Amino acid sequence: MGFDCGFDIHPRLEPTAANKDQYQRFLDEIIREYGDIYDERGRRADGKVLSTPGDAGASDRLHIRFMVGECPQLPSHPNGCYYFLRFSSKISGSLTSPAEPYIKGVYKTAKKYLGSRVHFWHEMSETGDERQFGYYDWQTVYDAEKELGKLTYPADERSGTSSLLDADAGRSSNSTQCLDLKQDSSSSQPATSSQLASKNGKAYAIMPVPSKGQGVIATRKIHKGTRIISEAPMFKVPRDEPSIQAVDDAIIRALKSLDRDDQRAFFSLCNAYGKAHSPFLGIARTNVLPLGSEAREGGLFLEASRVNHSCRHNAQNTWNASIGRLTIHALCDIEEGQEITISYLARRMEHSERQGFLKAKFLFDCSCDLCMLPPAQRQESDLRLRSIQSIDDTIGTGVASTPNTGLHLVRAMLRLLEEEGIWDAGVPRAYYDAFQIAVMDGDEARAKIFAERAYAARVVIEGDDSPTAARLRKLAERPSQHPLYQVRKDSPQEIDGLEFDDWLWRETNGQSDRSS
Ligand SMILES: C[S@@+](CC[C@H](N)C(=O)[O-])C[C@H]1O[C@@H](n2cnc3c(N)ncnc32)[C@H](O)[C@@H]1O
Repeated sequence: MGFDCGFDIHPRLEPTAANKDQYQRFLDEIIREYGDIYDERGRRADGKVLSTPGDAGASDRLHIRFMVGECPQLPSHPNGCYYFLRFSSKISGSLTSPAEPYIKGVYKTAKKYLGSRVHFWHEMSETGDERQFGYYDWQTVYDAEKELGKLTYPADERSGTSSLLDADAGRSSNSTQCLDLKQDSSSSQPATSSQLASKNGKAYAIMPVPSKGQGVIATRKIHKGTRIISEAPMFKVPRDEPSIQAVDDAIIRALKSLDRDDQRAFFSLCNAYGKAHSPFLGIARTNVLPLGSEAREGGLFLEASRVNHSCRHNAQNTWNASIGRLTIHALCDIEEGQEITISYLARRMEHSERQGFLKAKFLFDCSCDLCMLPPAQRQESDLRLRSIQSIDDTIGTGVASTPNTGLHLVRAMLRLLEEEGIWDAGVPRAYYDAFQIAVMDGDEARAKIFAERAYAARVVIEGDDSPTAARLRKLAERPSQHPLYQVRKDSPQEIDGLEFDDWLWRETNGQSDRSS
């Protein structure tokens, strides 16, 4: 939790010539006022407060961003004035507190140029308490951001060198044309994520998410199993290295080998640790993603590292060694406008353990759907998670006394995973457990089906080019290739006449089949 602070523009600034002119004056003053301000509590390592499209290496041409708190932002060009609905940030907490004076300062300037349509939130708070509310719901604000992402500005068409912040860029152009112009695909200017979303077919945009800094939002419906992100690491960082100095040195070495744009991009990543570490280590610890469960290195990514956490995540990150890239796949259908989330947890954890882990390692209090369940439902969820863990342990240690018991446990675990809304790697792992039980029992018919299911579930979360998926495909074709395979004991004819699922899981009318 925490308090937000901000102002809304209502009614919206229609993109008339007069409004655009006024908006440009507003921008000019913001840049004059804040362009040379440095704040050591800010988000950038060099402390510079304003991030503008004119900055070399700027990855966002659509916004002027204040690199404090949750990075409140404004459309960087007068043609985008209609989409300027809100300027805000969370302001409580060590990472977000520096934002408040800037928001108040920008509010004053906005009031000066945009007048009575500028409303600081406390003017709208009916209750008088510290929770403040804007004119718009967040969905309207996100929708406006999305629409802004579809706009192109005159500078995009002209050359790869002009800055959007040229005072003349907006004024000298034919404004009615500008709104309709599509971006020149040969432009050498970097595009924002949202521009790329439409240009390169990406299904997401990186944008501010309340109380989380930046995040990744679906810009269209994404179907289960879709590869949303496939990204090579900017560089790798040692994991489990006890010497902080050694990690710092490794990052500095890696940074030196990057060009200036990539170095700046690194420093624009979130640093949850503030002054607790050097900026190198702080950024790395906040953003590094594992390159495989056994890997001794993690990777830093410009886009994948922007994906926030949810304990009920809708996407899965995996290191795909076959293509040397980190992939993020949709675990379920994700609707347009929904945030794409992964899990930062190293294993399944109950509520209080999750909260403690996320606070200690990533310095935030998780308020995802699962963590916000009413206490009774949260207890039920914890109970299911405990049961899943206990079954997993039992199967993992080979304690299941017979193949029947083993399969029944796996089936129970799959049901619990489904009830809990978990579609992650636990699903293919469970099918693989069932496969192993069948293989060790010489049961080729069931082994084949379980391997097929493990393969299909693995493809959803990793794609069919992952090494694990490839191995499962081979096992599904010939289960007997597995080293644990034994000569079969029961004949496939035994399946005749039985319900398929009951046969598969060795259950008859819900009772154990005790034939073996
Ligand atoms: C890898 S970064 C994710 C991207 C980041 N939000 C940004 O602005 O670039 C991890 C940091 O994001 C924030 N974060 C991630 N998930 C969050 C969540 N569910 N709630 C609040 N903050 C979150 C925390 O500050 C965390 O340390």
